[in-house]
Amino acid sequence: MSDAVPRGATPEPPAKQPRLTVLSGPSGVGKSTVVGYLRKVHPEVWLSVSVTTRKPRPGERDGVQYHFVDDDEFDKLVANGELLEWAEFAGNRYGTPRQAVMERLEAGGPVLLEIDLQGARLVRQSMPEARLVFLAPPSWDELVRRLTGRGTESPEVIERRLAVARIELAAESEFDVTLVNTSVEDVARELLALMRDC
Ligand SMILES: Nc1ncnc2c1ncn2[C@@H]1O[C@H](COP(=O)(O)OP(=O)(O)OP(=O)(O)O)[C@@H](O)[C@H]1O
Ligand SMILES: Nc1nc2c(ncn2[C@@H]2O[C@H](COP(=O)(O)O)[C@@H](O)[C@H]2O)c(=O)[nH]1
Repeated sequence: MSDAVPRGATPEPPAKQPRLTVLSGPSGVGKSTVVGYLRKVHPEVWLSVSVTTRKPRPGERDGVQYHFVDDDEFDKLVANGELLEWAEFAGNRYGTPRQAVMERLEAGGPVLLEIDLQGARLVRQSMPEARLVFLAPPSWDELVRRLTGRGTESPEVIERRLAVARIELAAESEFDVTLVNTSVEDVARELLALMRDC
């Protein structure tokens, strides 16, 4: 059968590819805050829940912010190829469960990952069609204020995360888009528009 469009008929627009959007940026810039706000306003936004060896912070629940696992469990996930990507970040390991993401993409739904720079680079290699979004702070001082003000990390861990932040900020040009987190509402709106533009 011919695929030609009959004369006079309006051609169908090409089917849009389900898009994988990766949100990265230095620790404390506000990634979780932006994603949390976005999902409150748009509960249909699908976010991958990562696996981590980090201990839960007060208020964090297993299966909600993260799947919290021990080192042995994480080793098994890696060995069994169950992680789409994983990285060590400031002394803990974090990874994206492969199956849930692939099922969602195969079902035609957009996917959002909130992961670090190393993970973003791995996703770029394995899924070059992914859109990489960098969340930047309005200034270095504001980043330090936010990370310190969150009050969830010891001074040593804050120093460690800020050292990584300098490396992450230097990698901004590797990303497709930069959003500056001055206003949570504005950034959430811009991120949603990017996710829908696929
Ligand atoms: N636009 C903003 N203006 C002022 N404060 C903000 C803004 N966005 C986030 N914050 C605050 O900054 C702190 C860090 O935010 P958040 O925990 O979301 O960062 P993160 O990027 O997810 O960090 P991490 O990578 O360490 O998990 C929080 O206390 C949050 O309330
Ligand atoms: N490479 C990955 N990085 C991840 C993943 N999930 C979260 N993260 C990133 O880790 C740091 C620290 O997170 P925190 O919750 O301890 O503050 C931050 O940059 C997250 O985006 C993942 O699955 N893979």
